[in-house]
Amino acid sequence: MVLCPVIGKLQHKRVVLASASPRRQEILSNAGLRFEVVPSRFKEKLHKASFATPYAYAVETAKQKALEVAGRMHQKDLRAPDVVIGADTIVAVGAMILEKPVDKQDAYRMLSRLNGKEHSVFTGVAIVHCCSKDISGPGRTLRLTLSSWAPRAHPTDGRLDTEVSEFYEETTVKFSELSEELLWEYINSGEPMDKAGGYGIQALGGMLVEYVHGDFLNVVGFPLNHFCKELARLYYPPRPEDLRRVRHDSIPAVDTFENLSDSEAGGSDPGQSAKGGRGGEQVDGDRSQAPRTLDAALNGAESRPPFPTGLLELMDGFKASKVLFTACKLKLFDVLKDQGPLQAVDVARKLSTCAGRTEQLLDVCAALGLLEKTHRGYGNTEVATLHLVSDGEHSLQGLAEYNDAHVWGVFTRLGLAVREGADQTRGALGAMEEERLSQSKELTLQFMRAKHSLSKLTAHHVATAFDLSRFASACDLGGCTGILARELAQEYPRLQVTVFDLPEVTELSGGFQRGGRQTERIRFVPGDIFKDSLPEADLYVLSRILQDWPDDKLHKLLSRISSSCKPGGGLLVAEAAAEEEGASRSPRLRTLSAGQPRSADEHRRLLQRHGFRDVRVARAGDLLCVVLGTRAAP
Ligand SMILES: Cc1cn([C@@H]2O[C@H](COP(=O)(O)OP(=O)(O)OP(=O)(O)O)[C@@H](O)[C@H]2O)c(=O)[nH]c1=O
Repeated sequence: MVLCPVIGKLQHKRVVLASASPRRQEILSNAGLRFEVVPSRFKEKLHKASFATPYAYAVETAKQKALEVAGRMHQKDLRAPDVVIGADTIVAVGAMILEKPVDKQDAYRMLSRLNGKEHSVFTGVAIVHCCSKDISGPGRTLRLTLSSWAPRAHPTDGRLDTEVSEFYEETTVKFSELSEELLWEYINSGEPMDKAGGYGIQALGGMLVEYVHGDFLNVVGFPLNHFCKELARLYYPPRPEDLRRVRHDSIPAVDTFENLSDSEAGGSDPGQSAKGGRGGEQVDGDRSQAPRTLDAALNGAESRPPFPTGLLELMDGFKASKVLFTACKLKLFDVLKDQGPLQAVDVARKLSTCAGRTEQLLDVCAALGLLEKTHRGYGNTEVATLHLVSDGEHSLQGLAEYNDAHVWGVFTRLGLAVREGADQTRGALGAMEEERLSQSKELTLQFMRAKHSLSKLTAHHVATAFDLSRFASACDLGGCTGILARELAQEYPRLQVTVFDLPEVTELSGGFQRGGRQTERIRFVPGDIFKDSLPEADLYVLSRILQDWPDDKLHKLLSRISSSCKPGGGLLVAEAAAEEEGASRSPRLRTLSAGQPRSADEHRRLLQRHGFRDVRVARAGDLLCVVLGTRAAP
C-alpha cells in the first residue's frame, strides 16, 4: 500500500504491541500494521519526581512496558518477537503529571485542573528491536540514526539483546470553561476512567475541547505520524544525494549545509526519496532485511551487497560534529536555556545570524537529538541542557570548543602525518599542536577547559575504581587542572596529592580551583613528565595520558615512573576502554589522538613489563578502563 511503505517494513516481522489500549490497537491496525497484542505487566509506578520532564517519564514508562513484554515473551517462548512497541500517554499541567483516574473523585480532580486551561498531552513511544544472539550473531547490531537509536543490552537472561529507539510527541489541548454539572455528567458517562487526564478526546470528551495544537492521534494514545518518521529513520537511512534540504515535515539531515545555494527550490523529502529509490523489499542491508539477505546469500539468490549504512554515517560524521561545534560557538544552547523555546527567526535575531541558515542549523540540531522542535519553537533537549550550556555543572562546552578550534585543524593534516611515516606521525600532529599550544595562552586555556570538562565526567569513577586508602601520597602526572586530584583528596581524607604538569598549565590552573578543604592537600608542581624528575609519591596516576603517545614515548614514561616508584607503591592508569578486548588494531593508529584504545589486557601487560605486579583491571563508568599495579621489588 502506497501510504504505508515504512509500516510495510514491519510486514515480515513478528510485531507485538505491548499495550492493552484499544485506541492504540485501532490506530495501528488502521495504518495497516499487523501485530499481536500482549499487554504489558509493567506497573506504571516510576518515581515521577526523579524525571526532569513529564515526557521523560512517559518515554521511560513506554520503554519499560515494551521491555517487560520482550523479556517475558523471550523467557516463555525462548524466542522474542522481532519488534515490541510500547507507549505511554500522560497529561501534563505544568510539571504535574495526570494518568488514568482511579475513581470518579479522582477524575473530577483531574478535569477540574484542566478546566478552562491549556495542557500538554505527551505520548512516549519505545520501539524495541529484539535480536536473539544465536540467530543474528554479534556482528549484526545495527546503529542507524544520528539521534535516538540507542542500543542497549537487556539483561533478561543474557541471550536477548535489545535495541531501543524512543521518542515522544507533545500536543497542546485547551479545555473550555465547563460547569460543575457538565463535568459530573461527563464523569458519570464512565468515559474518563481508562484515559489519561480523565477524558477521551475522540468521543464525548471532544466536546470539552476548545482547540488542539499538534497531532490529534497523539492525544488519543499513539503518535502515528512521528512513529512513521521514526520507522523511516530506522529503516531508510537517508542517502546523501537525497538530502539537500530540511523541511519541517521531513527528517532533517546533516547534509543540509552541503548545498550552499540560497534557492529554496528542489528540496526533497528523504522519506519520499527513499521510497522511490530504495524502497524495494530486497535492496537494503537494514535489519529488516538482514535475515532474508543472509538466507538468500546462502542460497546464492542474492548478489547485491548489504546497504553500507554504517559507512555512510561514518562519511557524514564530520558534518554532525561541525554542526555541534558551530551551535556551541554561537552559544545557541545558552540562548535557548535562558529564553527558549524560541522560533527560528527569534533565535536568529538574538544570535545576529542569517534567519534561513539558522533555521537549517536548528533543524539539524533537532535531528541530532540536541534540540526539541515543537509548535512553540526550538528548545534544548535534556542532554543539551546538561552538557552543552556554558555554565552547567556538567558542561562539555570546553571540549567542543577545543575540538573545533584545534583538533579539527590537526586532523585536516592527518594525510600528511600518515604519509610521513610512523615516527613522524606525532611530529606532524603532535609537534605542531605543542608549538601552537606553547605560543598561545588562549589555546592552553582551551585545552585545559576541554580536559577539565571531560575529566569532570570521569574523575569520581577513576578515584573510586579501587580502594586506594593504603596510599598516603599520590602524584597525578599530566593532572592538568587538578580535577582528579580534587576527587582523590575528597575520597581519601589522608591522601596528599601532587599535580604534575607543564609550567604553562600549572600556571593557569588557579582559575579552575573551587576552594574547599581538600585543596589544602593538593599542590601543583610544574615539570615535564618526559624530562624532569618526578615528584615522590606512593601512587602515580596517569589519566588519559598514554593513549596520546606512540609506543617509544609510552615506554619511556612508564620506565621513568617505574624507577621513581618505591616497592609496594602503585601505578593507576585510566584510559578509554576498548570495546572488544584483544581486538587487533593497527599500532600506527594509536599514535593519532583519536586512535583505537588499548584493551585492558594490553594495559595489564604494559604495567607488568615495567615491573608492576598484582595488576588489576576495573571499568570506570562507560568510558574508561582503570588499571592498578603494585611496584615489585627490583
Ligand atoms: C488523553 C486521552 C487518553 N486516552 C487513553 O488514555 C490511555 C492512557 O493510558 P496508558 O497508560 O498510556 O495506556 P493504557 O490504556 O493503560 O494501556 P497500556 O499501554 O497497556 O498501559 C490510553 O489508553 C489512551 O488511549 C484516550 O483514549 N483519549 C484521550 O483523549
